[in-house]
Amino acid sequence: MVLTGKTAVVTGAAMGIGKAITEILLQNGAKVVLLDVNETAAKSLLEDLRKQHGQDRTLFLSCNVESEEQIKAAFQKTVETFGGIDILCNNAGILNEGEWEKTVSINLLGVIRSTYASLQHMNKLTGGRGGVIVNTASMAGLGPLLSCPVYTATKHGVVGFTRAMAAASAASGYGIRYNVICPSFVQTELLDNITLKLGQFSHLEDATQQLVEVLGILTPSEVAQCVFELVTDETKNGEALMIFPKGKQYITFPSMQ
Ligand SMILES: NC(=O)c1ccc[n+]([C@@H]2O[C@H](COP(=O)([O-])OP(=O)(O)OC[C@H]3O[C@@H](n4cnc5c(N)ncnc54)[C@H](O)[C@@H]3O)[C@@H](O)[C@H]2O)c1
Ligand SMILES: CCCCC[C@H](O)CC\C=C/C=C/C=C/[C@@H](O)[C@@H](O)CCCC(=O)O
Repeated sequence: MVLTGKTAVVTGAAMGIGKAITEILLQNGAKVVLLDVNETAAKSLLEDLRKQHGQDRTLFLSCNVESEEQIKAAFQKTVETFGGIDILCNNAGILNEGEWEKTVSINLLGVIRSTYASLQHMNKLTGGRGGVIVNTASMAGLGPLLSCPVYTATKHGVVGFTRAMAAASAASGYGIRYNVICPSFVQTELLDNITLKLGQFSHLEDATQQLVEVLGILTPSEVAQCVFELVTDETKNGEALMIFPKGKQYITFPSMQ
């Protein structure tokens, strides 16, 4: 996929990995709609991006992925402004084992809400142009992270949902590719105040810290480069790409046949 002239929507775009995804898509010619709840960070980023890429290739819309209504409104505004949606990066996510229902609502249900709301605009069977969706899971979506069981569950859910949507799309003729990234630790604010975020499992912070020492820390840009690969390589559908500082690996799952 050539990105020039394409329209992308990125959730959780104001900071961290979402900001890096936004930047690499803009650098490669796409128009990008930034969705986030952090208006201050988003508007500051938007000002910088417009200085670099011009006034007419970006749009920020305040959108909480916990709200189907806000997601649908954001997608409608995107289509009205840029004519359609070609790329969707469902990236918004939190770590909060104390408020675990909120974690589920954002990390898993938010991805489902956004994916389903995008269908009416992207699905070739309903007048869409087709395209690609890349969801942000985690290495914790491939194996259990003992200090955050609910976060782990949400990310396992994102991996499974993405792979099922990829198969459904291929079988139905939607013309949409679905892929998921599974990064290890990335230097963003998600890793701040970890003790508080682990809630009843904060006593296991040291075990997780040992994992950080083993795996190392990625930069958001390294992760965004992998998203770019999944967006542009039109052979990729149903892929789970594990990303860690020493490299990356496309995951092979057990065959059920
Ligand atoms: N940082 C890591 O170690 C790491 C590793 C693997 C995967 N991830 C995943 O990457 C994604 C991005 O996280 P990050 O590390 O960049 O963290 P971050 O906190 O820097 O950025 C998250 C962004 O999402 C936004 N957001 C939060 N809740 C939202 C909501 N309800 N609706 C819309 N936007 C919302 C925040 O405002 C923020 O801009 C998350 O899904 C996270 O689980 C992070
Ligand atoms: C508390 C920080 C949470 C950060 C969550 C981010 O999504 C980053 C997750 C990064 C790495 C996750 C690793 C998961 C590993 C599992 O596969 C587990 O099986 C590894 C077990 C290792 C061990 O037992 O030593």
